[in-house]
Amino acid sequence: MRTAYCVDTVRAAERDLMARLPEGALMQRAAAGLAAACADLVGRVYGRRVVLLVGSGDNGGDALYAGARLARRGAGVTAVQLAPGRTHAGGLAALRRAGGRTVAPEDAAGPIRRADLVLDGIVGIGGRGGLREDAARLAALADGSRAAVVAVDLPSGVEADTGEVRGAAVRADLTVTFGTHKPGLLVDPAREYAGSVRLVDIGLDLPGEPDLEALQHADVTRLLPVPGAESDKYRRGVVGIAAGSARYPGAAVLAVAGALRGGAGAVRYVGPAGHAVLARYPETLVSDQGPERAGRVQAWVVGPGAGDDAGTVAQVLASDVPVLIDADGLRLADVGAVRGRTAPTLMTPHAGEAAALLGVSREEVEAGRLAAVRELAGRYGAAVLLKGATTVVAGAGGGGVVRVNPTGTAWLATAGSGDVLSGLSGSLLAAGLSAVDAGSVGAYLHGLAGRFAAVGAPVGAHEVAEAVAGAWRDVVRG
Ligand SMILES: NC(=O)C1=CN([C@@H]2O[C@H](COP(=O)(O)OP(=O)(O)OC[C@H]3O[C@@H](n4cnc5c(N)ncnc54)[C@H](O)[C@@H]3O)[C@@H](O)[C@H]2O)[C@@H](O)CC1
Ligand SMILES: Nc1ncnc2c1ncn2[C@@H]1O[C@H](COP(=O)(O)OP(=O)(O)O)[C@@H](O)[C@H]1O
Ligand SMILES: [K+]
Repeated sequence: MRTAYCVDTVRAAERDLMARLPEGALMQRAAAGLAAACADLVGRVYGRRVVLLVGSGDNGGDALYAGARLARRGAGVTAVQLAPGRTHAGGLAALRRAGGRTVAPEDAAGPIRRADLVLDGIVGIGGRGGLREDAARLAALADGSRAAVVAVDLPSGVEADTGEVRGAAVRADLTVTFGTHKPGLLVDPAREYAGSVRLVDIGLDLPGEPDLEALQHADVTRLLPVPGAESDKYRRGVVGIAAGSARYPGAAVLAVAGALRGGAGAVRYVGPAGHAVLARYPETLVSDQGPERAGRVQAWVVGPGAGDDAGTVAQVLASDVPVLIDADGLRLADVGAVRGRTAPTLMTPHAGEAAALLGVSREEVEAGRLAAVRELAGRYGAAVLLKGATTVVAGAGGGGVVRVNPTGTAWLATAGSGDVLSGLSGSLLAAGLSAVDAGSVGAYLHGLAGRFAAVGAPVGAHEVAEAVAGAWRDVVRG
C-alpha cells in the first residue's frame, strides 16, 4: 500500500525525530536524497548547469544543500534568492563554500534559459495558496526553459493536503518528496504538476492510519476473489444488474460485460434490454420481472442507462444486500432510503453527478475531489467512489482514510466505460468484498484494463471490459 499523510502529521513526526537527532541531520538526509535523485535524472553531474529557486523557508534550505552537493560533483550551480534577507543561512553558506553563486530574481531569466536542471525550492509543506507574483514569474521561466524541473518535496503552489491548485504553481518533471507522500502528490489537479514522484526515506515514524492510501498489485491480489475447490456459481456470488432502458440498451450490455469479469459466479440481468444483453452474453440470466421478483442475488448494481425508472431504484434500495448505485440511479435514489439501508451501499458518481447531488459546480468538485467525496459519503451515509482524472473512494460517512486509484488513464474517458466499472465493482461486491474494497479494486482493474486496451490509442468501452481478464492476470502475477 502506498500511503500519504497530511502536513500536520508530517510536522509532528518531524518534530519527534528532530528531538532525537543532531541539529540539521534531517535536512541533510533530505538533501542527500534530493541530490542523488537529481544525479540519476541528469545522468552525469559534472559540467551540468543547475539553477536553484530558493524561497524563504526550509524547502529552500533543502535545495541549497542539494545544490552544494551537486556543485561539489562539478555542476555549475546558481541560486535565485526570492527573499535574500531570509534565505536559509546554513544552506546558503554550504552552497557558497562549494563554489555556487547567487543571483537576484530579476537576473534569473538567462541562467534559467541556459539551465539543464532547475530545482524548485520555493515552498514545500509551508506553502499557502498559489504562488506569489515574483515566485510565479520564476515558475513560468522554468516551464518555458528546456531544463528538467525537479520539485523539492512538492511542486510549489499546490496544496499539500487536498491536491487543490488555487493559482500559479510549478510544473515539475520529477518531485522528490521526503518522509512520506503528501495527499496532493496523489490527487489531481496537483498530481499532474508533480510529474513522477520519488520518495526519500528520512526515518519518520508515522501513525498507523494514513490520510490517503493507494492500492498496489500485492494489495489487490490479496483482495481478489478466487474460487476454491468447493465453490459453485452461487457460492461465488450472483450479481444483479438493473440497468439499461429502451433508449440506452448499451449501458446494460456494458454493465453486464464488466460484471462477467468481476469474480461473481453468475450475472442476473433485470430490465428492458434483455435481448441486447443475451445477444452479446448468452451466459446472462435474464429476467423482466423487476428486482424484487428476479431471484436471489448477493449484490445489485442499479442505474446505468436507467432513464427515469425510479421504481426499480427504490426496489433495489429496499433489498438487504449490498447495492452499487451509478449514473441515473444516483439522481433517482432517495437520500433517506440510502441512509436507512442496513447492507452496504456504494455510489459511483463522476464529477458532474457528484456536483448535482452536492448542489455545487462540476469545477468545484474537480478542484477539490477529496472534500467532495468525503462530503457526499457523509450526506448519504454510504461509501462513495468519485470517478475522474483521479478516482477516489471514501468509506460510509466520509471519515477515515480515502483510497486513491493509481492505475487510471485518460483513455478511459470514453462513453460507457463507467458502465463497465459499475458492473465490475458490483460483481466484486457480490463476491463478498466490502464497498470500499469493491470500488477501489474495481477501479484498479478498470484503470489497468484501460491502459492495456488503449496502449496509446483510443478504445471503446467494450474493449476495456475485454481487457479486464488481462489486468487481473497481471495483478496476480505481481
Ligand atoms: N521540518 C523538517 O524537519 C524538515 C523539513 N524539510 C523541508 O522543509 C519544508 C518545510 O519548510 P518550512 O516550514 O520552512 O516551509 P516552506 O519552506 O515550505 O515555506 C515557508 C515559506 O514560504 C513562504 N510562502 C508560503 N506560501 C507561499 C506562496 N504561496 N508563494 C510564495 N511564498 C510562500 C512563506 O512566507 C515562508 O517563508 C518541507 O517542505 C521540506 O522541504 C526537509 O528538510 C526535511 C526535514
Ligand atoms: N481524465 C481522466 N483520466 C482517467 N480516467 C478518467 C478520466 N476521465 C474519465 N475517466 C474514467 O473513465 C470512466 C468514465 O466513467 P463515466 O464518466 O461514468 O462515463 P460513462 O457514463 O460514459 O460510462 C471512469 O472510470 C472515470 O474514472
Ligand atoms: K517545492
